[in-house]
Parts: sequence; structure tokens; C-alpha cells
Amino acid sequence: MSIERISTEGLSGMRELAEAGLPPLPEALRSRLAECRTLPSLPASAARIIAIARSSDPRLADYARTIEQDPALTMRLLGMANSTFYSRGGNPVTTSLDALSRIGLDATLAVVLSFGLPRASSDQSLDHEYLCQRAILAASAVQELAQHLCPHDAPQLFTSALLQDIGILAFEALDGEAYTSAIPDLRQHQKLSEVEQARYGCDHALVGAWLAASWGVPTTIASGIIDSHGALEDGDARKLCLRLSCRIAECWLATDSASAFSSLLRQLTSVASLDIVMLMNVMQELQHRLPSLSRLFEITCPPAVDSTHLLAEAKELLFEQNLRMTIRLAEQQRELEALHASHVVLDEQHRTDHLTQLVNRPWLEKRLAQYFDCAKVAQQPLSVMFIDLDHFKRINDRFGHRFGDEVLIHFAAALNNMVRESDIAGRYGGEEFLVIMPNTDRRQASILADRIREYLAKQPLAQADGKPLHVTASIGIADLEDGEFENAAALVDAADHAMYGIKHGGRDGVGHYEEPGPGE
Ligand SMILES: Nc1nc2c(ncn2[C@@H]2O[C@H](COP(=O)(O)OP(=O)(O)OP(=O)(O)O)[C@@H](O)[C@H]2O)c(=O)[nH]1
Repeated sequence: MSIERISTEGLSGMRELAEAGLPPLPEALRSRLAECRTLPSLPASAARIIAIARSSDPRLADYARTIEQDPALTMRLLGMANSTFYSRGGNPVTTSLDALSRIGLDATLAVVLSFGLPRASSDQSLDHEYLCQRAILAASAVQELAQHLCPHDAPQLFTSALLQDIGILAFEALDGEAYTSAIPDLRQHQKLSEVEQARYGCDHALVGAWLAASWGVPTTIASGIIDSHGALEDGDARKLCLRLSCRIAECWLATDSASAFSSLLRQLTSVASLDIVMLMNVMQELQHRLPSLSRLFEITCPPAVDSTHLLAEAKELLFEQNLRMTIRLAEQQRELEALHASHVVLDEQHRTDHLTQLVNRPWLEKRLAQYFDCAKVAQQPLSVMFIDLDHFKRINDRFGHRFGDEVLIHFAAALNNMVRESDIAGRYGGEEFLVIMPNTDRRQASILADRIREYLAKQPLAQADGKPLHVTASIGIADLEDGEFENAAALVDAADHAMYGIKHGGRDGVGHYEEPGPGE
């Protein structure tokens, strides 16, 4: 089937290319490409289709009419529209207009451009059959991958992948034998790009992008050609699909495809947005579609991959992945526990009075506010006890501050032993202590106050100059029932007030808060 081709104008003739947003070509290479008259050309029908696409008001009927002028293209388009991928069980289409409506303009452009693919011929030293198979495989793989990761971009990605190696043909046209003898085996794609970089200052991906742009292919598709050769990494789903698609094509056509796929799968375990099960589905679908695609694009069908080996490899990787995940989970659990433990220690330090090891004033106030609100809502009793050790200054003055500290420590420990489990005893400041007693009325609170006083009367808090040192305390109690308290602080003030009453009355006693009478 002969295809009418238009001659290329050379890259330099396309001034608007500079505005296409592609990275620049090295100047020397650019002018040589501009002079080269044998660059891969575009079939005339493809050029006309692109011209319609670039017109201000492209109509489906115009496309259809242009396509119908080229029987080979029409047949290929119908074949594509009736392939299992596009027909999805629908009726076969018989006109190019129906085919166009079914597959859309982007996919039509891909079919049109596939005519620009290299064809096997005996007088060329490059393996064009390999390049063609690689292009079809990559284009089909990207379409399958995109269905999972970025479905809207699938048609454009198909075209980018299809044209990804078109730059190799441009280099071949430019330098012939000098190029083909300098480059390694086409199967070593990474090495190929490195040799091109060293020789021309850029690789075939960039040249391919410029060539495609000079044909009038949309810039997004041309940029995609450049993207197809980057590293496999998370982030941009379009780039990932493209880059992975050429890796898949390369593995598929490798001499030892089983081990090529094994190392690709292992490489992919570090890419979080890809899961192995999805990849296996893509491979299976590709395997299924390849015979019909090969017929459609008139290439020798690439050999099937050893799916048993591939599945075994995938299973092993999944197992390893799960194992790694379990280990990571256990590590995270340990980290979490350590964090929790240090939080508990910090929290403990945050709320503890360093001298007496009782809770401190901020913590007392915070907890009392909570108890206060709960008791109000539940209408349950709540009492607060304010304890001030008597004549503490004298103890300090006589025996020293450190001695005074010991006294405070002993009293705190004794107090903590005397209160109920549900009570909170803390150091309010200096030689002042506060006990919060939830669910406790003034009568029950008095019992604790008496117990404290009895204890202090019996037990010396220290030995001073060989003699037991007895300390007394002035205690004030306020119960929620004792007045209209607005908040927790008012309840503490009331207990403090009651304690001061005892101080003024001579110390060593217990007083209850009394609401001032109307005249007081
Ligand atoms: N050793 C020691 N003394 C403290 C601490 N905090 C406060 N004090 C002392 O406690 C004493 C409190 O003195 P005052 O407020 O005059 O009361 P007081 O001597 O107990 O007399 P009354 O309360 O009226 O019975 C002061 O001498 C403070 O220095 C502390 O952490 N350790």
C-alpha cells in the first residue's frame, strides 16, 4: 500500500515552534536539521488532518471527508474503532464519520500519525521493526495505564508514546551510518540517550518532540515525547504513565523478557502510586490486545511474555511488600508507644510540683474547673479544702529553708495518703495545700479535715534538735451548697476565706465558708 507523503520544510522554517514552549535544541544541531531534506515526513492525509485540527472551526464531517480520500487510513480508522478496546461490545461501525465519533479526535490523530512510524526495510541498518513494535507496545501500555491513573489523558498519551522514538529516525536521516554505527543496540535505550547526548548535546526524545511539533502536532503531545524518557517517580500521573510505558515495551522486547520484567517490577516497588495488582492487570490486558493491534498497525506481533513467571514474581513481590509493611507498622507502633510514654512523662512533669511530688496549682485549677462544671450539671456535691500550715516562717527561720522543705515533703506525703482515691490533693503554693473532693459534702469534708488535724497532733513532721517537731494547720472548707459560686475560682476563694477565719481566730482549726448575711 503506497502512502503519499508531503516533504518536510525543515525545522527552521517553523518559526512558531520557538513559541511552543519546548526546551531549545542545540544551535548546531538545529541548523543541520533545518537543512536536512530527508527527515521523517508526514503522510499527506495526516498533514491535512492536522491542518483541519488547527483551523478555527474544525468539524467532524471535514475530518471524515479527508480521511475517506485515503482508503488505507480509512481502513485503519475503522479497524481501530471496531477493536475490542473501543467497540466495548457495540455494533461494528462502517463509516469514517462513525469511527471518528466513536474513538474521538485525539485517537484519530494517533492513527493518522502512526503512518509516520518507521517501517521495516532492507536497506536500513537500524532495526525499524523493533522500533515499530516498541512504539505500538508503549502506546498500548500507556493507554492501559492511563485508564487506571489519568483516564482523561489516555488518547494524548497514546500519541506521545507512539512517537517517542521518532527522533531516532531524524538522527538516522541526519547522519546515516555515522549515527547508526556510533549508537549501542537499540534495546539499551538508556545508553542510547547517553551516546546521543554526548554526540549532539541532546537525545532523540527532544529531537522527536521538535519534529512532531513541526508537523503541527499539539504541544502537549510533543512535550509528552520528552517526558517519556525521564525517571520513574511518583507525582505527575501523566509522566509516570509515559515513562513506565516505554519501560514495559523495552522489557517486552528484551532478549530475556522474564528477567527484564523482574527487575522492572522490583524497581517499581518504590513508586507508591503504582500497585502490583494493577500492573498485572495492565500486562494481561496488553497481552490480550497485542495481536489485534499488530494487525491494525501492520507490524509483526511481539512475542507473548511468560505470564506464569511474571505472576510468580509479582506474588513474591507482594509477599515482600506485605512483610515490609508489617515490619513498618510494628516500627510505627513502637514509635507511637515511645511517643506516648514520653508524652506521659512530659505531662507528669508538667503537672507535678517538684518539691512535694503532688500536683501543682495550674493542674489543680484546671481539674477543679472540670469538676465544678460536672458537679453543677449533675447537681452533685463538691467540696474544696484549703490547708495552710501554721507559723511556717518560724520553722524556716529557726531550722533553715532546707529543713522547711523536708517538713513540706512529709506533710504532702501524709496528706496524699489520707485523701480518698477520688480526691485530688495538690500544693497550691508555699505552705498552702488544696484538696478537691468530688461527690463530697461539707460534713464528709470535715471528717478528712479532722483526720488531718489528728494526724498532725500525733505525728511529728520532723525531728529538730533531737526533738519531735509538731506542726499545726489552719483548714478552710467550701462546699458547692455553701453559696452561689460562679466558677471554680470563687469556690477556692471561699475555702481560702474560711481558712483565714481560722488563722484570725488563733490557728489550728477547721472552718466552713459561710455566705455573708445581707448586711455583711
Ligand atoms: N522551706 C520552704 N518554705 C517555704 C516554701 N514556700 C513558702 N515557704 C515559706 O513559708 C512561709 C510562709 O510564711 P507566712 O506566709 O508568713 O505564714 P506562716 O509563717 O505560716 O504564718 P501563718 O500562715 O500566719 O500561720 C514563708 O517563710 C515562706 O518562705 C518552700 O517551698 N519551702
